[in-house]
Amino acid sequence: MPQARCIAMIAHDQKKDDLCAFAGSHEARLSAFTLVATGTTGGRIQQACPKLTVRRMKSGPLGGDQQIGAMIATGEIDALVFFVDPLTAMPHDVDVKALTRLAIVYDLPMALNRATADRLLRTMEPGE
Ligand SMILES: O=C(CO)COP(=O)(O)O
Repeated sequence: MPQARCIAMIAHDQKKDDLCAFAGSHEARLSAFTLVATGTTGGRIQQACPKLTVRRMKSGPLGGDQQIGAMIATGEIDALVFFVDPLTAMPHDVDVKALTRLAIVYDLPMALNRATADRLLRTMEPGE
């Protein structure tokens, strides 16, 4: 099983409820990892799952996606759970694309929807 320390979690507005439900149903497992999130997503996860500690970066449209992309480039993130909304135009679409691009460049496990995130989390072992 691949070992991981830090999981980044992000959701667009229409997908935040889904991500909170995902976090709630995996709360015990997620508590073994360091969690980082974009600002609003992180706040929502903490409200939904008070036992989880989430490091909150800036909100996505204000640079949070880029901050998390930079953390991928510096090797600080081991997996990305990003519930994207494919039905809404985003002013920061280029940031979203840059983030998912870096996840691909660095061959990071990346789940873009709930079905994949459930399967991904089951395969991940908390590392040192
Ligand atoms: O826009 C986002 C990802 O592209 C998410 O940002 P927030 O978590 O701040 O809403």
